[in-house]
Amino acid sequence: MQSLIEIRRALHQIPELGFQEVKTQAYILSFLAELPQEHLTVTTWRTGLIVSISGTNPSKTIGWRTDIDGLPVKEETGVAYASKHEGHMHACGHDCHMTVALGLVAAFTASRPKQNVNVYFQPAEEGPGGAEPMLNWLKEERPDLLCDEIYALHVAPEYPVGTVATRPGLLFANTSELFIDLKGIGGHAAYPHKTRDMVVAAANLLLQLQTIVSRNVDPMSSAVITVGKMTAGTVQNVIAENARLEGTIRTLNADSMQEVKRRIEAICAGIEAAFECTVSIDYGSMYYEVNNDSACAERLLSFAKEYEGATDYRCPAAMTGEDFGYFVKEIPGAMFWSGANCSYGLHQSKMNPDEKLLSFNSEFVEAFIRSL
Ligand SMILES: CC(=O)N[C@@H](CCC[C@H](N)C(=O)O)C(=O)O
Repeated sequence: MQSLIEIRRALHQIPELGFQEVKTQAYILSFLAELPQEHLTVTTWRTGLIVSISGTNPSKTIGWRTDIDGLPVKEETGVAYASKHEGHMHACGHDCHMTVALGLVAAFTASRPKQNVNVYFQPAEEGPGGAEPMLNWLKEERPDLLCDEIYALHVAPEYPVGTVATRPGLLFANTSELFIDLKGIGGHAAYPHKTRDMVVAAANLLLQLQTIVSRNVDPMSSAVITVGKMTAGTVQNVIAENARLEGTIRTLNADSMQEVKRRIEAICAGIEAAFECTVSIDYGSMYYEVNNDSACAERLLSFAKEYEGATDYRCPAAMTGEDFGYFVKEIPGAMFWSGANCSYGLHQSKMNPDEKLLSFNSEFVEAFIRSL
């Protein structure tokens, strides 16, 4: 069998965007084919899969979830095993998450757990969201593949390897993508009065959007509006007819999400009037917040407290989004941040987690699931 580091490096080289994880799925299937098959069942769903291991004396089914997609980020780590998919990278650590999950499956096929275990390899966490449709399919078509309790981890570059950081209740924000298209009148750079310039309109819109958090959201509450991509125009001496802003909204509850969206719509209406253009808004996909089940989060924290090499940390909530929120909305469970000891953060082109996290987490999660 390949080592965990070899698995991670192989997966690291083939990052694929949401619902395009074809090579990733094939790699996982070929890895699973090498394992003892007697107590293993593999079910594919779109580009994801569900791996079931039957327990020796089960009273319940424990779920473990990993995400499998990469990001449209150009890798700059300089490592020999860098992404072979130009412009795409596992910049959110999903290569590590998958490796931990595969290590877990290998351990459980070598020595079966007491409980049944389902490992969910879920596509499209970065977008457009795979958890909700996967769960809907499970509920409608394969309720036998659901579980009674579910857990997951996410690498955290800022913590040392061995850190298990989580909290009961809200861990991650609810999110909504944000796509705004502006359409005006293009024309010659020398005749601005005959056009409706969408570079200028988009620049104004961008700045006004940033007033929502500072001027509309209660300072005792929290929200984020990030525009990560802005495009407009075609060439330096043609006034732009079109512009597009792509971003994301984060809040800690559904009501403040509604309020932020109400303000975005009002500001867009103002831009239409001020710049005599049309502005259309598309909220893309939305993720339910990650609300850890209190008992499950406490179970993880107290297990980590006793586990050699682990440091339990009751961390604050974060504005990251995670469609694992849909799993814990329906099934009691918890997610934790797992230390990855790296000076570059998530979604950065130089993010390169410390590979010691692979064996630590495979063993930690295996022992935790065996304890349930
Ligand atoms: C853990 C993490 O980084 N998750 C992503 C989820 C993105 C959801 C969606 N595409 C959005 O941008 O709203 C994150 O950016 O937090």
